[in-house]
Amino acid sequence: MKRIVLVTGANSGIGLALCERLLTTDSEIHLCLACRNTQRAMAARSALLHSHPEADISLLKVDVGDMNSVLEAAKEIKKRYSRLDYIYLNAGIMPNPQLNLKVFVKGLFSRKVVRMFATGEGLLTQEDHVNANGLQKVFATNVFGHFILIKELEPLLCCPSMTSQLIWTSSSNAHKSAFSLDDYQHSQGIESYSSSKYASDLLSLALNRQFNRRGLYSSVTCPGLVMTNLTYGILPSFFWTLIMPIMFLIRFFTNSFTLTPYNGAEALVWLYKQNPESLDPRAKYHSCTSGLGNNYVNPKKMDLREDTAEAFYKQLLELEHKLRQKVGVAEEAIK
Ligand SMILES: NC(=O)C1=CN([C@@H]2O[C@H](COP(=O)(O)OP(=O)(O)OC[C@H]3O[C@@H](n4cnc5c(N)ncnc54)[C@H](OP(=O)(O)O)[C@@H]3O)[C@@H](O)[C@H]2O)C=CC1
Ligand SMILES: CC(C)=CCC[C@@H](C)[C@H]1CC[C@H]2C3=C(CC[C@]12C)[C@@]1(C)CCC(=O)C[C@@H]1CC3
Repeated sequence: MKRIVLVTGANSGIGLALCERLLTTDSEIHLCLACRNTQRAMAARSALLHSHPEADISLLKVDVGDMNSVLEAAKEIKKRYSRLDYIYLNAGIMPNPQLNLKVFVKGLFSRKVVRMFATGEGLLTQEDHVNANGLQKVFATNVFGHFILIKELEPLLCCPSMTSQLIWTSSSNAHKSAFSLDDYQHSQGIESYSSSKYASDLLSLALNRQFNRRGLYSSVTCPGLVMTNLTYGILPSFFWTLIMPIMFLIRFFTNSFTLTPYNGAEALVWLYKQNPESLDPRAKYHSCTSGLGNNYVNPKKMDLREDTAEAFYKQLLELEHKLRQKVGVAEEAIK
């Protein structure tokens, strides 16, 4: 039986490289590219078919930052499939990133220099906004839209006598210090990206507690530092090209400079091949590249508390309930 794999944010960067690698790993899959922009999704499909002419690839339009779009997309998925084997929750944004040069220069001369390069801790701030649903955009895209998608697709993910996997593209930039249960959307702070990634780690832990007994498993990955549209938003591509020799040098000190989307997808592909029951729900699976360019996966324990994960999950359920009522009222008004 063909495995059905849905990837959000599949049209570029790590998502696209993941699709390419999954098709090479397993020719017997149906790949569904879940993207917000149809033209970019069609271009990605063409590129994938160019290297894998026999591949079975479909497109699904979804803006994970927009609750109505997620609900519509989930309806469409339920029409198309009776089960889902994998969902890669990969789409993500880091809007208006600013690099704090002062912290960077100070970090260069501190004992924490390797950690700074590996996690970007304290180096980046973002400017977030409120979206049409009244949610913080980064939270809505990186966390909540995916949460709603999972909730909507529960019947396809929790099927008797089979297991399904949720695989999140989290980050080494997920810091506990950026997240607060009192402001889980991070409307007050300037590290919305870091907060959202920590939130996805918490959510994954809570999902395992909720759904493992029904055959649904969730894991988080970190792709390392990868050159994609997201990083080209931090510094322009010509600058990254200019400092590439330095980055290859840094690779000898930290294995997190994976640099290419192919390398960054290592942990995501590795998880595809694992028995989900053997995975550690508290581990983050890091894609790593050694100084000599060899790829491998390194699981690291996450700094998460079970009670925080449960409290956050409860808050998400409450927010879901509130928004569903709003959407319902709006639909009634249109009728
Ligand atoms: N690059 C890096 O160093 C790291 C990246 N990550 C994470 O990896 C993931 C992939 O990012 P990356 O490949 O780097 O960057 P890209 O910008 O190349 O990819 C992001 C993908 O997400 C899609 N996307 C963004 N917003 C939405 C939305 N509202 N609805 C649907 N799709 C959306 C983008 O679509 P579109 O083309 O239409 O914008 C794009 O396909 C992200 O979650 C990111 O946080 C984690 C650690 C490091
Ligand atoms: C010499 C050199 C490599 C300079 C670049 C300095 C910074 C721009 C980077 C150092 C560590 C990087 C990093 C990220 C972005 C760019 C840096 C801050 C991420 C935050 C990008 C998105 C992620 O999810 C994690 C990355 C961690 C490391």
